[in-house]
Amino acid sequence: MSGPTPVHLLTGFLGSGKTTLLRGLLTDPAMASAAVLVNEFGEIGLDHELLERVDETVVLMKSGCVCCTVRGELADAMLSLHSRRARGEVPFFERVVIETTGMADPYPALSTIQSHPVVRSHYRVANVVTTVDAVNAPAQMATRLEALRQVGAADLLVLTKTDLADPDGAAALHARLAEINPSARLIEAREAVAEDFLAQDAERVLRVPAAAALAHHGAFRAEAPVTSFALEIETPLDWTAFGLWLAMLLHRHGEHIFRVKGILCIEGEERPVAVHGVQRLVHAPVHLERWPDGRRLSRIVFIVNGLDHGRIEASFRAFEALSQRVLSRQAAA
Ligand SMILES: Nc1nc2c(ncn2[C@@H]2O[C@H](COP(=O)(O)OP(=O)(O)OP(=O)(O)O)[C@@H](O)[C@H]2O)c(=O)[nH]1
Repeated sequence: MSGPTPVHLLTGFLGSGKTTLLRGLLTDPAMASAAVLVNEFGEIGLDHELLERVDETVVLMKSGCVCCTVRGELADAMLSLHSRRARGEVPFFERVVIETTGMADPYPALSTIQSHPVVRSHYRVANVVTTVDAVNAPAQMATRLEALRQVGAADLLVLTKTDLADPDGAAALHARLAEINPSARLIEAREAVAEDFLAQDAERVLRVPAAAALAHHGAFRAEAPVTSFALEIETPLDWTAFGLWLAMLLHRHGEHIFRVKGILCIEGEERPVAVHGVQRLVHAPVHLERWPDGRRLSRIVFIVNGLDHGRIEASFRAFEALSQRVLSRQAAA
């Protein structure tokens, strides 16, 4: 192919619907020849599994650092994809989508693509697409600078979860987004089609507002560090007990729980079940087609702000023990 390969940077705060949007768009023939780089924060990367497209053109980059998109690793992954395509070792791709971590400031990834001496000769930024969670974004943009920077960098803003949001808040959210980024196009996720995503701006200049220019949009506190941990559970879970525990946890601590994401092994279910929590919102569980790595166990990732990991794990273990007792009593009856 001639000329640098277009890159679409897909960003948006934790749990705002990046993977869901991308999974839908990848089924469109116009996106069939896209390679995907997923940069995920957390001990266990689950997003590539949740995308449900598994081949060599889906690459998971795990980020050890919550705030940055590992510049070196991104450049290495992009250059490796480029040379493997040239050698015919991966299916041909004519564009790349980079899904950033929900905590990422988009600037490091953009500047890597635009300034890295080798990367920029093979790739160019086509556009920045930012998902905005209609339920949680107002609070997130008020306290997290990353959320504002993601909105500020966008060419296209995709509003997700409008089906769950209070319609009375919609006008205020639209006005807020237009104030932060007046030049971005705004569409709703349920109307999004591949053409919206693929719209390109060949003359695109790097447009990420400086932190200082955004400061008046929120009241950013010196927050406790955002950290991640994971639970792996070998015993099949009782769905009712787990759902109750998760709902109680998010109800009590949702303000400090940015994300819960799990692939669960549920008692009596053959297939894995994906479960998602975002702040106080628990989403409907979804069955997945296959077990990651073929291993039948539950894996749950938590991304929290100033919450003690040990306390969450202890609370989960107490619930688990209780539900096991109930299950064995039911089996004995
Ligand atoms: N009802 C509803 N749920 C949505 C919508 N978009 C996303 N979700 C749900 O929101 C949850 C999180 O979606 P993801 O696509 O995993 O979000 P993400 O931005 O990729 O998450 P991270 O990678 O953890 O930052 C899932 O349960 C989705 O099904 C939407 O428009 N409406």
